[in-house]
Amino acid sequence: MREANFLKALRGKACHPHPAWFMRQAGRYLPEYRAVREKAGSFLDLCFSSELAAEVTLQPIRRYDLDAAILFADILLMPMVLGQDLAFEKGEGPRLSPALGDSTFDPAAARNMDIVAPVYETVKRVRSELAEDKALIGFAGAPWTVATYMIAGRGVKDTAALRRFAYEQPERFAALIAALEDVTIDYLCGQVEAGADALQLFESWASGLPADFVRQWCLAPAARIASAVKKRHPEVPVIAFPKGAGSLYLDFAKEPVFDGLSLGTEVDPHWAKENLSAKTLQGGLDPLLVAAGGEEMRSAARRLKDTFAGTPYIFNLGHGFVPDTPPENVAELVSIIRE
Ligand SMILES: Cc1c2[nH]c(c1CCC(=O)O)Cc1[nH]c(c(CCC(=O)O)c1C)Cc1[nH]c(c(CCC(=O)O)c1C)Cc1[nH]c(c(C)c1CCC(=O)O)C2
Repeated sequence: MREANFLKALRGKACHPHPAWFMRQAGRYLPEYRAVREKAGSFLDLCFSSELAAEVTLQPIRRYDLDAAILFADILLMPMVLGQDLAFEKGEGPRLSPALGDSTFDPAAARNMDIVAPVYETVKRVRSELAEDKALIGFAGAPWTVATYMIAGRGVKDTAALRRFAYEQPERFAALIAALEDVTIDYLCGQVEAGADALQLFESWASGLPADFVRQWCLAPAARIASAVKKRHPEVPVIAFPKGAGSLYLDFAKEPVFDGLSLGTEVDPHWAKENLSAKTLQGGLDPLLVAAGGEEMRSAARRLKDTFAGTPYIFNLGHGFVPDTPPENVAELVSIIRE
């Protein structure tokens, strides 16, 4: 069995060239994704159709020969498991109802894990079609990030109202985070049992928070989830992505249960290399450089490669591709990574 370079890097081995995958590698910038998405109907229909979700998971691997596929699903499936209705309205982003912030909705009352059974089927299908030297990444949202959507009932521009909810209703907030931890542990174990080779926890909203809040409500829940999953599956590597955590990345780097740390666009790669090298590092390239393309993209990608040369770095972005990214820019980026 040939182990994927992506997994070797997560176990601490420097690879040349750096293994690469991209956040939102399956998505609207790809014409073949848009075609399948149209056939599926809604975005959620696509997430719950194992056959079509497996197809879009594999599309970027076929087109760019990347080192890892990421399961096609969404972090907002966990609120559905906890009993909220989810809808994506065109151009408006996600809507979750009832929103916790303005209802008495109890997230511990009506749990239904059966909703995500099709996702495990997607994992099985993808793993059976993927070459053995390619890895399949499973994922979930970290509890705080998922909670932000559950409390507001939609995406927000900042977390002011959500922190206020946490401070004004601490018991409800703690119960929400605990309920999310519970279902996320089950969900990630289900993905591993179906064939996921590694896991990533997306904490997209670690920015703008007090340090103690990050330690208590971002780091600790993510670490408890990773430990519980590793208790059942000791071999599975886990990457944390505390986007916008700033100097608190240092705390994540000290947490033994994480194997990798994904860097947001704002993290200085040199600082990361000096200070976070206890972990395999991943990411950091501004996705807008790939939307723009040209010399700015080429030179930034080469600098990132050079900074992490000789370390177990995994090439990726600091956040997901934007929908109007030209696919040919992605092809050029991949050829630079492989130079
Ligand atoms: C916050 C968050 C979400 N979802 C996710 C996050 C964490 C990462 C981040 O910060 O971006 C994670 C996610 N969402 C999706 C994936 C699949 C794998 C991949 O990255 O290719 C992953 C890993 C598909 C998706 N999830 C979504 C799309 C676009 C859906 C479409 O086809 O219209 C995709 C491909 C929808 C989504 N999903 C979410 C929002 C706010 C939206 C709407 C915004 C938008 O339209 O871009 C929640």
